This record gives sequence, structure tokens and C-alpha cells, in this order.
Amino acid sequence: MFIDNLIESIKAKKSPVVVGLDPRIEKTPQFIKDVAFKRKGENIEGISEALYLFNKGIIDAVYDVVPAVKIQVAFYEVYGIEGFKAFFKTAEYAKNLGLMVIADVKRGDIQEVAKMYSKAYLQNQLFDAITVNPYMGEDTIMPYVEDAIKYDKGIFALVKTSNKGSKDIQDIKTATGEYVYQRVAKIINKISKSAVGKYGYSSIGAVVGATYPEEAKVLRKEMPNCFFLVPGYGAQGGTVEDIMDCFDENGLGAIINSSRSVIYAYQSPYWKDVYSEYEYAQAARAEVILMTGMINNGLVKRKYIAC
Ligand SMILES: O=C(O)c1cc(=O)[nH]c(=O)n1[C@@H]1O[C@H](COP(=O)(O)O)[C@@H](O)[C@H]1O
Repeated sequence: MFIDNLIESIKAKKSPVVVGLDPRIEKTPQFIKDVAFKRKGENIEGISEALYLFNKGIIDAVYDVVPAVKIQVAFYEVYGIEGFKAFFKTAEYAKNLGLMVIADVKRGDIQEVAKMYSKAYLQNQLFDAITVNPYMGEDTIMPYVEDAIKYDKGIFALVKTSNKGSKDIQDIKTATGEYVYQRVAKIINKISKSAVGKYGYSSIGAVVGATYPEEAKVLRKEMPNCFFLVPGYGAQGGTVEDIMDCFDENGLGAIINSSRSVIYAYQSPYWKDVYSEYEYAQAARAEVILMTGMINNGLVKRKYIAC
């Protein structure tokens, strides 16, 4: 079952960190671009190759210390077919090294269309889970739920997103006095009961932003079966303290994503004097280990069990 495998991988690696592979060509080290452009030309093919080589370096450096990677499709889709090749090759490379792969595709749409998105990602052996957007209603996410159960996969449904504007719609009060995100949480929590594994968590999880700790605290109680995918840590301002309420006292309940802060750690004020751009992958590893240590310390301080 997806969620049991994820939890076992978190325990084995002693880390709840997910590395976000959201590569930008303008931030890719020159030596990688040189290799890629020489191989494929200074064009879309060369750019896609550079993104893949960049990801490969990161994956090689972190695969033994994190349970999963999250690959945000927009960074590949922007380069068309060649970009998609880099997306799938990255997923394959990560999978072959034992990582769980979350395709961050945030799909929605009417059932007939959702079935096709679901087939594209959840029926593809390269992906263990996807992000979905439930804001079109319960019926629109059922195809993903059915496939998740049938093919042992996972979904993370947007509930309270990390961006500033998430309040515009998600924080509107409904006639019954609850916020819109709480209504969505209720729907996801209800559905999650159909896929609960041996640790009490479901393969139907929720996305809850690190930037909204108060909301996360409420949601942890309202969605007891839902594992949280927590983006917004690091570059968006989320801190260790902010994410603590996403966990339960067993140190489970959440995986924390960080994309820019990890993959571009070599450019950060903290690491830039330690690692050169040639060592970008070692910097990512150092950042992930630091992040894991800080989260585990935070859990211990709360008298929770560390991962
Ligand atoms: O679903 C997501 O992963 C997601 C939801 C959300 O509310 N906020 C959010 O930032 N994300 C994703 O998390 C990643 C955040 O990237 P960094 O800010 O660079 O760590 C991106 O891939 C976003 O698409």
C-alpha cells in the first residue's frame, strides 16, 4: 500500500523530507549546461538534457537520505516534448534508486477527463503518487481515488495551499461557519477512510502549506487519517516550528517538501562559501541532512518520537 511504503521509507531513512525537483535552466551550473549543450546543442533538447543531468546529480546525492522526490511538471512542460522526456527520465532515475516519486501535477477536471489524467500518472509505474486539485468538487477526484486504491498509489489533494492568495477562496466562511478549506478537508478526510493502512494513515492525503501553522494545527485534528504533504518550507518562509503541528506524537503524519532551498543550496548564504557550483549536489545533500536534523530535533523537543 502506498502510504505504508511511504511511512516505512520515512522510518528507514529517518527523514520526512521530500526533495522538490523544480529545476530552472538559468540557475543550472554552467558546467552542466556545457556538457548538455555539447551533447544535444544549445536548444530545447540541450536545455532538457541539462535539467535531467542536474536532477541526476541531486538524486545521486540524496537518494539514501530521503524517502521521496516531488517533480513539479511545469518546469518540464515549458519545454514541450523534450521537457516531458526529462520529466519521465528523472522519475525513472529516482525510482531505480529506490525513491518514491510524487508527480506534482495538481490535476482536476470533470470525471471523464480526470480518468485520463489518472491513467496518465497513477497507472504509470514510474509514479507513486500525484497531487490533485479537489476544488471542482468531490466527483472530480473520485477517478484518482479509485486508481489509487486499485494500483496501490497515493494522492495528495490541495486543502490549504502555501501561497499568500490561498486565503482569497480557501478562507471564505461558509454558511455553516466553517472555512472553505475545512469543507474540502472534510470531504478528503471522508474519502481517505477507504484507503487506510496499517499505521492508521491513508493513501489519500492532503496538501497543507507550511506557511499556515495555525490552520495546519486545526487540520491535523480534523483529518486524522490524512498524511500531509507540506510545501512552503524554506524559500517560502516556512520554518521547523511552523510545521511541527503537521506531525503526530509518533513523528508521523507529514512529509515536508523543499525545492529551491535544497536544489540551489549551493547559492544560499549558508552554504555558498562551503560549496562551489561543481558541488551543488553535495550542498543539496548537506541541506537535506541539516533540514532532517532540525525537524527531528523539533519533534524530540516536543516529546514526539523522531522519524
Ligand atoms: O502541491 C504542491 O506541492 C504545492 C502546494 C502548495 O500549496 N504550495 C506549493 O508551493 N506547492 C509546490 O511546492 C513546491 C514549492 O517550491 P519551493 O518554494 O521552491 O520549495 C513547488 O513545486 C510548488 O508547486
